[in-house]
Amino acid sequence: TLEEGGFNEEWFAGILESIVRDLNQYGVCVIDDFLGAERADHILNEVKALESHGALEAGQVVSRQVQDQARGMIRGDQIAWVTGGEPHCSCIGQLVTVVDSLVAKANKHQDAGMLANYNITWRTRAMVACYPGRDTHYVKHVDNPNGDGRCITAIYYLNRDWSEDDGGVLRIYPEGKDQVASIEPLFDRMLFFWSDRRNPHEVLPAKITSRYAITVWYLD
Ligand SMILES: O=C(O)CNC(=O)c1n[nH]c2ccccc2c1=O
Ligand SMILES: [Fe+2]
Repeated sequence: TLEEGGFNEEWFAGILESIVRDLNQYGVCVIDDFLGAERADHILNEVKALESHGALEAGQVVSRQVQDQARGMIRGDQIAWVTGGEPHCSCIGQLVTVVDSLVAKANKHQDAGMLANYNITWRTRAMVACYPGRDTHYVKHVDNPNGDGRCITAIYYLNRDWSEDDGGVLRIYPEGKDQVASIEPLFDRMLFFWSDRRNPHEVLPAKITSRYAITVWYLD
C-alpha cells in the first residue's frame, strides 16, 4: 500500500508484474485490494461529495419503454470529469498518480510484450461514474473501436459489500475467445483492459442505488 507520500516498492513491483503478465495473456488484469480500505474510503467519500453536490451529469440519458416515457427519461450513468487536481479531489488525484506510474512503467517494462507496441504518453482526465440503480446499465460496446488513440482502459471500483443481487457486473467478451469475464465492481478493485476491439464489454443492470467507478483511458 502507499507509504506516506510515495508507495511501497515491493507492492508496486508486484502490481507491475501482474499488469504486464495479465494484459499480455488475457488482455484484462484485475487487482484486488489495490490501495487498501483506508485510502479507498477517502476516494469513495470524494466521489460521494461530487454526487451530493450535483457534479455528476447524465453520461447517457436512456429512454425506457413507452410506459416509462410518461416518467420522462430514466437516467443512465452519471459522470463527472476530474483532473484530480481539484481541492476536493485530492485522493482521486493520488489514485490517478499511482495508476499513471504503473502504466508508464508497464509500457517500458522489459517483459512489456504487446504493451511495447504503444508509446503511452498521455491519458484522459478521470471519469467519475455513478450508475443510479433501477437497472441502469451500459450496452455492449468497444471503448475505442476506430483507433481514437485510447489503448488501455483503467477502472477503479468503489462499491462496498457488493453482492450478487446488486447487479452491475462488468462483462467482457474477449475477441476470439469463448470465455467471458464477469467482473464484479468490488470496493478497492482495479481493472485494466485493452480499449480496442479486443474487448467488447457491457455493464449489466445495476440494482444498487449507486454503483461507483472511476475510469481513466491511456492514450498512445
Ligand atoms: O463501469 C464499468 O464497469 C464499465 N463501464 C464502461 O464500460 C463504460 N464505458 N464507456 C463509457 C463512456 C461514457 C460514459 C460511461 C462509460 C462506461 O461506464
Ligand atoms: Fe466501456
